[in-house]
Amino acid sequence: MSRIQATFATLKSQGKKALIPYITAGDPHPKHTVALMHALVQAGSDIIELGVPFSDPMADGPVIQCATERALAHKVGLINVLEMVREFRRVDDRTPVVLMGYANPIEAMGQAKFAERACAAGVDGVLTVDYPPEECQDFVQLLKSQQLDPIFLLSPTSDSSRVDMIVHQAAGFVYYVSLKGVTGSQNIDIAEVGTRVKAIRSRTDLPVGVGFGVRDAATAKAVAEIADAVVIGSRMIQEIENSSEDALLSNVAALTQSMRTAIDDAKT
Ligand SMILES: O=P(O)(O)OC[C@@H](O)[C@@H](O)c1c[nH]c2ccccc12
Repeated sequence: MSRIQATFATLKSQGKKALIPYITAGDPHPKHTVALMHALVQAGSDIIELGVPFSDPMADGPVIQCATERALAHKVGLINVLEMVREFRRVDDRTPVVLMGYANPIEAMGQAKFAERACAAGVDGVLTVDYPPEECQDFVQLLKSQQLDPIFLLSPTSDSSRVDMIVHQAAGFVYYVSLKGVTGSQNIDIAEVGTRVKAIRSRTDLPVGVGFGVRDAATAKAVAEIADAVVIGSRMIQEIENSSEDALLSNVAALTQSMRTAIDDAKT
């Protein structure tokens, strides 16, 4: 059983939903990333989505674009991110880490080499925004051969045949993007998301996570009532951006705890 599967199985047996914070590796400075990951776990996160900085992050809104720029200013690339995961794993052998990123850095390293190195570093899942699921069967096989779960995005525009094609390749969980737009958007329509998540569930047994537009505790709670996992990105990044170095870990922990409490309050 993969770490991601084990995490969802444990949560299910406890009647709980997963909290998945997103942070960009190397933001605000590479020296903070591993400490931030541990702080996120201690404050109640179940899985960490770790962004690989890339110069052209086309699915990201301004908040995460700026985080990417801060990380790139410190020259953080894929190799450094894998090193951070390796360091995190020396202390935490339980919490799954999903790498979120774009195809280009993976292509530069080579898909096979990437899969090997990611597995060796202790990565659990890989979400690549711009590999179309129709065209990445080989990559999916490479990931699976290294016990890495391919995480795919489903969106409001995915029709049922596309959902079927994607869940067939996916492992660990699937990520439903709550709205048409970029990360950090607002105005998530909970009723609409609920309908879509139900439709996805009727086609797969994989857990369904929901992200894009979860910025406050009330929304996190509402999403936890309809999905298996709640992803929180831009709001986390804003907390990082607005914190002094001294308050960084405690502020991020406080935000995480408030989201954890809200998610545990959800009626499921
Ligand atoms: O920032 P938001 O609106 O909370 O959405 C989550 C998101 O940030 C995170 O999962 C993510 C960051 N970059 C992405 C690119 C594509 C899909 C997902 C992501």
